[in-house]
Amino acid sequence: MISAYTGTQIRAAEEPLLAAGMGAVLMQRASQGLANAVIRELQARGRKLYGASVAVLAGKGNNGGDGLFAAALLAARGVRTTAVLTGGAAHPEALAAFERAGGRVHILTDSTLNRLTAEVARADVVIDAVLGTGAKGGLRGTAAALAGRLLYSGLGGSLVVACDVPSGMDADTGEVHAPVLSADLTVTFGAAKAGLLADPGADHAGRVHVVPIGIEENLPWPALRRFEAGDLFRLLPRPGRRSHKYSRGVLGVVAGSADYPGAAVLACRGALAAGVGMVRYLGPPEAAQAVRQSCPEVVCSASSVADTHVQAWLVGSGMGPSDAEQLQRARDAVESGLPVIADAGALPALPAVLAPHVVLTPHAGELASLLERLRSIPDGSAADSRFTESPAAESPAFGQGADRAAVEAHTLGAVRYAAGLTEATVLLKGATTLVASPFQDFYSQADGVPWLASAGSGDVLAGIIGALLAQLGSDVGRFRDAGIDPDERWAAIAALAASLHGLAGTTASAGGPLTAGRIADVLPEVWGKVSTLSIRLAQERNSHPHPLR
Ligand SMILES: NC(=O)C1=CN([C@@H]2O[C@H](COP(=O)(O)OP(=O)(O)OC[C@H]3O[C@@H](n4cnc5c(N)ncnc54)[C@H](OP(=O)(O)O)[C@@H]3O)[C@@H](O)[C@H]2O)[C@@H](O)CC1
Ligand SMILES: Nc1ncnc2c1ncn2[C@@H]1O[C@H](COP(=O)(O)OP(=O)(O)O)[C@@H](O)[C@H]1O
Ligand SMILES: [K+]
Repeated sequence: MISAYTGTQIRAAEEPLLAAGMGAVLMQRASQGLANAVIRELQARGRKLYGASVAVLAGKGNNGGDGLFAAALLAARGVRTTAVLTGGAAHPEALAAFERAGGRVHILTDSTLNRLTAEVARADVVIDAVLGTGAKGGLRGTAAALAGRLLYSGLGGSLVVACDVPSGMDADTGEVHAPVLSADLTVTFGAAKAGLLADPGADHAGRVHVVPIGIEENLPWPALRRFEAGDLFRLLPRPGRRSHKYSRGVLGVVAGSADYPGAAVLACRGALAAGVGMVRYLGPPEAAQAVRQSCPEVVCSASSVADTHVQAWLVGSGMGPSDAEQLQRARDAVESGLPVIADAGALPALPAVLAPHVVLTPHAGELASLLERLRSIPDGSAADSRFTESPAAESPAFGQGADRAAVEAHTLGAVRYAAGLTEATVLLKGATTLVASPFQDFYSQADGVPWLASAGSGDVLAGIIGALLAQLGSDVGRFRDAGIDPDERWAAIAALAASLHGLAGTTASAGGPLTAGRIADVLPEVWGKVSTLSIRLAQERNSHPHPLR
C-alpha cells in the first residue's frame, strides 16, 4: 500500500527534526536522493555523466535549495550544470555549494528571459526546483513566463524532473495553477504528497519516486492511500472448500431499461467476472431478455426488492428519469440497509443523506450535478460538521455551484465534499479514480489506461464493485487484519474494485482500443495473476532502494 500525505502533514512531520537542528541533514538527504535519481535517468538513457547537461530552475526557498545542492552533487560528477535563479535570491549555503562545484549561475530577469529559455531548452535534464510545499499559488512573474515559454516552444528531448512537486501544483490537493512544467519524474521527499496522486496534479507529476529523509516515524494517518497488487492478493476473496453459491454472496442488479438494455448486460458481466456466487437481475422485459441471452448464469425476474434475497445491490446503470419502476427499486434497495453501489441514473433519485455502505460512483459530470442538487436542498445542513471546515467546503469552486470543469480541477476536494454531504462512500471515476469514505479514509487508484474511457466501461466497474460488496461486505475481520477500520471497509472495497477494473482494462487493451465487454472477459485471468504480480512487484521493490510508498 502506498501512503500519501498533504504537504502540510509533511511539514509538520519535519518540524521536530528542524527544532532539533537537523534541517541541513534533511536537505542533504533530499538533494542526494534527487541527484541519484537524475544519475539513474541519464544512465538509463545510455548517457555518460561527463558531458551531460543539467539546468536547475531554482526558487529562493528550500525547494530551490534542494535543487541547487543536487546540482552541486551532479557537477562534482562531471555534469555540466546551469542554475537559473527565478526569485532573484537563492538558499545561501546551497548556492555557495553549487558555485564551489563549478556550476554556472544566471539570474532570471525580463532581459535574460529569452536567452535563458533557449539555454534551459537545450539541457538534457531540467530540474524544476522553483516551488515546493511552501508555495502559495502558482508561478509568478518571469518564472511563470519562463515556464510558459518552455511549454509553448517545447522542451525538445529534455527530461523534466520535479523537485518534491511540480512547481505550481498544490501538494495538498493536486490543484494546478498554470503554467506548470509537466514532469517525466517527480522525486518527492519524506513520503508521496497527496496532490501527486490526484488529478489534475497527477497529470503533471510523471512517475513518482519517494526519497526517505528520516521523517517517516513522525507521519500521521495518511491523507490518501493506494492499493498495490500485494493488497489485492491479501484482500480479495477466495472461496473456501465448503463454500456454496449463497455463502459466496449474491448480488441483486437493478440496472438497464428498455432504452439501455446493454448497461444491464455489462453490469451483470462485470459482477459475474468478479467472483460473485450468483446474480439476480430485476428489470423490464427488454433488458431481462438481453441479460438472459448474454449471461445465462443470471437469474432474471420482475420481482420487487423486498422479495429478493441478496447480500448487496447494484442500482442505476443504464436507467433514466422516466424508468419509474426501476428507480423505485433503487430506492427500495437503499432502504433495505444492505450494501449498495449506486451508479448513473440512480444518483439523482436517491435521498440526499445516505450511509457509508452506499457507494456512489459518479464521473466528474455526474458529481457536479450531485453537488448542485445537494446545494439546492434548502436544508443544506446535510453536511456533517466535520467537513464544513474542509478546504472544499470553503472553496469558491463549490460554494458558488459546481460544474464538470470545477470538479476536474479540484477532484480531491470535490469527492471529499460529496462524501461529507451525503455521508455515503463516493467513488469519482477518471484517469485517477478517487474514493472518499465519509469518515477519514481516501483512496486513489490509477491502474488503468486511457482506452478505458469507452462506453459501458463504467457499467462493468459497477458490476465489479457490486460483486465485491456482496462477497466482502460482512467480512469485517479481513479488513481489521489488514489495518483498515471495519467502518471504512466500503471505501476499501470500492478502491479494490477500481484497481481490478484498471488492471483488467490495461490487459484488455494491450496497447490498443478495447470494448467494455472485454474488461469483464479478461478479469478472471487478471484476478488469477494478482498473486504473481504481487510477488514480481515485491521483487522489483527490493531491487529499487526507494520505492513509492
Ligand atoms: N523544511 C525542511 O527543512 C526541508 C524542506 N525541504 C524542501 O523544502 C521545500 C519547502 O521549502 P520552503 O518552505 O522554503 O518553501 P518553497 O516551496 O521553497 O517555497 C517558498 C519560497 O517561495 C516563495 N514563494 C511562495 N509562493 C510563491 C509563488 N507563488 N511564486 C513565487 N515565489 C513564491 C516564497 O517567498 P515569499 O512569497 O514568501 O516571499 C519562499 O521564498 C520542500 O518542498 C522541499 O523541497 C526538503 O529539503 C526537506 C527538508
Ligand atoms: N483517461 C482515462 N484513463 C483511465 N481510465 C479512465 C479514463 N477515463 C475514464 N476511465 C475509466 O473508465 C470508466 C468510465 O466510466 P463511465 O464514465 O461511467 O463510462 P460509461 O458511463 O460509458 O460506462 C471509469 O472506470 C473510469 O475511471
Ligand atoms: K518544485
